[in-house]
Amino acid sequence: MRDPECRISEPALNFPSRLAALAMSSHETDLLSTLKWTSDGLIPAIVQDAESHEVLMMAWMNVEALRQTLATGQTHFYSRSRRAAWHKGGTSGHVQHVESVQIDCDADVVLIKARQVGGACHEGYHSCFFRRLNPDGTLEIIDSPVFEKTSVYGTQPEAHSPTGRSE
Ligand SMILES: N=c1c2ncn([C@@H]3O[C@H](COP(=O)(O)OP(=O)(O)OP(=O)(O)O)[C@@H](O)[C@H]3O)c2ncn1[C@@H]1O[C@H](COP(=O)(O)O)[C@@H](O)[C@H]1O
Ligand SMILES: [Mg+2]
Ligand SMILES: [Zn+2]
Repeated sequence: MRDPECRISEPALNFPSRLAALAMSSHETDLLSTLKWTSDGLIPAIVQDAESHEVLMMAWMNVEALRQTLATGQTHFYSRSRRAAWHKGGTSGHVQHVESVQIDCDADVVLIKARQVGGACHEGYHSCFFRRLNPDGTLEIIDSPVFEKTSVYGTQPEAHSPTGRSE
């Protein structure tokens, strides 16, 4: 039977605080050398909603981004297109509070479970995966926006249309 005293005596630190303790330690050095980085020094990071388990987005991290993620408890990435470090939510306020970090079997993918503020996707959706492929090859929008993208990000040049068709 569980002794309630044991739970009371558990450290009061929550997980993100314990992650911060990992930052700059030898354990962090071990982690960074265990991970298999691409030749460009990147690793793919999948972000999953800690409560609903919905996959929110995928982006790339370099060593500095992973360090910043561990140190601050909020996700940081490296944007290949912008060639710059990227604190998710730095512009929009739609930050991701890290609950846990997992590594896959061969240490070449990072899985982050996080609590999302606002929406993860700069297109205005909770998840970047708001389109489903239908058997006829069309892409169907299967979710509703959770924020109005132009009021959050302004008018940005579009790399693609959310329907997947050039318009
Ligand atoms: N906010 C986002 C954003 N949120 C989620 N994502 C997803 O993250 C993925 C990777 O982002 P990037 O395109 O920057 O990464 P990349 O390294 O160029 O990767 P590729 O697209 O080349 O595969 C995108 O494909 C999106 O699916 C975003 N991609 C870009 N942004 C931009 O980031 C800027 C800052 O936004 P906030 O961080 O929300 O403040 C704004 O200019 C946004 O338009
Ligand atoms: Mg891109
Ligand atoms: Zn997106």
